[in-house]
Amino acid sequence: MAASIVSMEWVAAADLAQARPVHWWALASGLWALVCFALIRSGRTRRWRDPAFTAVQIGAAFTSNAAAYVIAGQARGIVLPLLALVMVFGVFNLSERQIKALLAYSLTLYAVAGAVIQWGTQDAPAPALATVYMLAVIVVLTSSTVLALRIRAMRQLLKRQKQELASAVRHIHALATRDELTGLPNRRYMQEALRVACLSAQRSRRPLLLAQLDLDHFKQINDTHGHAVGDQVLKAFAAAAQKSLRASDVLARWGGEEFVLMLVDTTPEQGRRLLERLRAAVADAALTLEGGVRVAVTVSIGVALLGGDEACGALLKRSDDALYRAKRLGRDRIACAEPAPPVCAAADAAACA
Ligand SMILES: Nc1nc2c(ncn2[C@@H]2O[C@H](COP(=O)(O)OP(=O)(O)OP(=O)(O)O)[C@@H](O)[C@H]2O)c(=O)[nH]1
Repeated sequence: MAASIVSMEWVAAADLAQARPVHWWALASGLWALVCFALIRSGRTRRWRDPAFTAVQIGAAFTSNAAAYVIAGQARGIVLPLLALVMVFGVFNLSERQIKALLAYSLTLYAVAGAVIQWGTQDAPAPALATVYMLAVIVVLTSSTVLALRIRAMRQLLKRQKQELASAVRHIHALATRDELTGLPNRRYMQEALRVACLSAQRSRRPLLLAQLDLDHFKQINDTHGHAVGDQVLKAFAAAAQKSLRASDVLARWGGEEFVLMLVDTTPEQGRRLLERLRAAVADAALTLEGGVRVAVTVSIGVALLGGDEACGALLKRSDDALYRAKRLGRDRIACAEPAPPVCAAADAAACA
């Protein structure tokens, strides 16, 4: 807009157009630009569907341009290159329908402007030149509209591809971190979550419990009812177990019929109560599967409390040892791991002295 005003004032100063209408036009166009600037910068338009009210601004720019075309006298040719720019500003915010509507509006506007010049002014160009001007207006407007539509379509395509890429990344992340059968976090996810949780628990000196859960005689379930029913049992167990957990607890499928449960900020007493509830719930309620098949399942659990300086791998090993003790003692029970040995006991005693 500033470029148009400077150009038009230059034209008036060079006596190529009448000064008075050019000054009024410059004042009106300048005021409109200031109003738009103030509205947008003040944040008043932030809640509008299009805070830059692009369609209105472009419509106004076409109107101002057509008025300049009428009053620019012998210099009216300078208006045409500026016309090419107007539509391009709308590429990012306008819909296809709005772009087409603006093309229709601007063509009508220039038809009216051409008629006003021809029949309402004294400096009308020769009919041949007027026709050339009109043709130039039509070419400039339609080609800038086609360009705007093309850029818009490319932008839409890029936006769609970006969304598809984001959804593919989410899907890949889910595949990499979730167990497909049960929907639980998988072993890879749990290993990382456990590493972070161990460091955090040791830094904050808050208790962290790790439990390993293994369905008892699962092979028999598979052998008796078939692998598909075995799968359903795993899914039903995962869903039932999750119901008795808090949001901060993480239950993961470790592999086969083995699960690992991480209980953050949980004392051994609290953990023991929770695990006992879970064990009893599994034992008491035979899992009802799709098709009404009822399968009785029990679970053995080994649980360990993280030691002050214990490594994650050592914690896993102790809970695993406890699980095998639970199995050896007759299954369907919880076994607690021996406390973590103090750091000095694991290292060279002489070096710790
Ligand atoms: N249906 C199904 N079975 C699985 C899956 N992963 C492992 N299994 C089966 O789980 C069974 C595990 O058998 P075992 O390791 O002998 O353990 P178990 O029969 O539960 O015996 P205990 O653990 O000693 O009580 C095997 O038959 C595996 O084929 C799975 O994703 N789906």
